[in-house]
Amino acid sequence: MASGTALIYDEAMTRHKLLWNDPICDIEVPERLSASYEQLQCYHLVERCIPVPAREGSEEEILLVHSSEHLEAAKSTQAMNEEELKRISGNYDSFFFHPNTYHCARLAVGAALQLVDSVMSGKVCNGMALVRPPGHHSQRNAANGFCLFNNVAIAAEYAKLKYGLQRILIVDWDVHHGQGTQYIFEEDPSVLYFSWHRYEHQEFWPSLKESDYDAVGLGKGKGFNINLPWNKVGMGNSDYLAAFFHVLLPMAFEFDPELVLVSSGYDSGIGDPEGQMNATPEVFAHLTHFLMQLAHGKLCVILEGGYHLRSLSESVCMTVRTLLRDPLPQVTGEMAPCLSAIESIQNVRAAHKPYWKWLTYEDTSFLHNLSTKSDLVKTADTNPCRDDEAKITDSNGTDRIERFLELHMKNIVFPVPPIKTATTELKASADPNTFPVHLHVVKEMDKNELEALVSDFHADLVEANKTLLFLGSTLTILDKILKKEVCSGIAESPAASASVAVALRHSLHFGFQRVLCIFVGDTDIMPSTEDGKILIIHVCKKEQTGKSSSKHYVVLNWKEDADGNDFFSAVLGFILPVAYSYQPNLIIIAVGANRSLGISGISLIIGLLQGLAESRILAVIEDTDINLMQSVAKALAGASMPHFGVHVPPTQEKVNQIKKLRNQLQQDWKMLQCSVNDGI
Ligand SMILES: CC(O)(O)CCCCCNCCCN
Ligand SMILES: [Zn+2]
Repeated sequence: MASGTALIYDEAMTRHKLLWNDPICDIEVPERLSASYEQLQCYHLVERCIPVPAREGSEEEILLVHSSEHLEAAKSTQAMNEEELKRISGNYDSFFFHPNTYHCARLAVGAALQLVDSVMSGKVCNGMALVRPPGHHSQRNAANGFCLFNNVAIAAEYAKLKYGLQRILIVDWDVHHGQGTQYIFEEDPSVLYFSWHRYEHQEFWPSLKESDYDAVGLGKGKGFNINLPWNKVGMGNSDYLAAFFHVLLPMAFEFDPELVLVSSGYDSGIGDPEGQMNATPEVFAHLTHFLMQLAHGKLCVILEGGYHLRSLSESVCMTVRTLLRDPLPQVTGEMAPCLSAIESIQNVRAAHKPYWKWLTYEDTSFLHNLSTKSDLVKTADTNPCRDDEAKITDSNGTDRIERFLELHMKNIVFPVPPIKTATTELKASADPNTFPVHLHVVKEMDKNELEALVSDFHADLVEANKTLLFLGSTLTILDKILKKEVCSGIAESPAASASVAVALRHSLHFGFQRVLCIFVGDTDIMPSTEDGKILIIHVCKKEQTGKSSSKHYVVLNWKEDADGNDFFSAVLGFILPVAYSYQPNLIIIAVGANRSLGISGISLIIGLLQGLAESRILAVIEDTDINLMQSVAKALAGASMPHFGVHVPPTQEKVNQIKKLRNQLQQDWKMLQCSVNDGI
């Protein structure tokens, strides 16, 4: 399993610059690249990456996407004087040429291809390329929106050709619609393109009808183009996370890509003059983390936009830190998407319903059927999504943004230690090569220390001291996590329920305010959760007699489908949104007897929840299936997810159960909201 993160940066790409006065293009400055790189150095992140040199993309590689006319026109600009450069620039919407532009654009293409080669060859697991000029607006025959060659589109075509890939996901989180990329792949089912973008009912540039949610792709490509328009500014962290939980991730997991490319624009971040959004840098760590659970972690992040230098730089650093598998900082802000975001999410889900199995089973309907979309345009009020925060991003607020970000980044807690997983004597740990990840083996707590710990406030939970012994490994590991000596840990236990009960009480006694416990399998002990300090999600086979779900105790009846993993939609559409709404300080994943989930379902939960609680996860495993232990160890150690095997959609009755729970709990856990029809 490959490891390591590539970083591609070449100072030569700073030599493309605007030579005349143009208020539209003057934000695309060389300092975007140098400031980002300097911030990476400042956080000592450059030295932790594997440096990979840029190279010039060849003409042949550029012709994978662009016409020879476009290539020749671009090439001819190298010898032009300023007046000629200005004239040819006028042929395009929002583009400027400099004598170095052509060379820089070839380096940007080559950097993207170098990144693809580094990942596909296994030299690294993932990486980031800091490039300019950007690419996602450029089209077969035209430069557009600061873009000359479509770096990411060429990278996708290159990967298909050289590595025979058949499923590539492009995630475009830049705040502008990458119409160039859409045009290039709209009939191509081998490339799934997802873009969210400021739209304001077609008011915002490039103001295209085909940027709306109903542009789902053409011909064989239908269903493989996903547009999520933001019809208001001021979108924040919870809106972006909801878009991933309820739109992108279910489709991405069903698509099961072999490689993930990110058109990584940070103008969707707070303070950006173009985006006017409110999402803060740490949200990009979470978005990156989710994408690392796909394609065995093969992820290439390629820079697009981002025009507020400090916001851009901090977001770039958050991305690289996550690629390096550092634990994620807690995401800030109220976990509740705004109404406009939910409307857009609902509409894009409805538009894609005919093309995706997981959606076919979900209950989704258009907010307004297409004929009345014009009403939406009339009713569009231009107020930002959240008035209060939006003030931070008013135009003359640049210095206020600096101050805001200065303070915000100071308050961000970077978890220590970097992901380290502890375990006590696991049967299998004797054989290191069965545990492909480094496990930090800790010695058991000694008996009298244990007795002291247990007797003073767990006595009621522990019968005769026969149960005392197995408590040891759970409490030993938990203590290491609570004391931040390790990030996560695995404890074996012959009675998961009892271990979990003691671990929960111990954590609260230690002072944790919110502990999320996901219990898979049958259990009888369920500690009281009424004070909200514990949230239990109990995944079990059979109906729990007399236990109906409530805000802090959710019962999920799930018997996994025999021939495949149908648990995706429960994790992505339910467990993840509830967990992010709750914002736990500690997560306990317990696997009891007769677990009703496959190993991949359990690994998926761990992999996706690892962004929470600063990656503090305690796994308590009763089922000593060696494959389970191995998968849990890999997931906890941040190794990328195992292959999930065939993806089967859940049965209608399972979906109905999720829908019922979502309706019951979406007022409490607002990240569950994905449609306005349910009378929010
Ligand atoms: C890579 C990127 O998506 O960030 C480029 C954005 C270009 C914005 C052009 N604005 C033109 C406004 C015309 N009234
Ligand atoms: Zn942009």
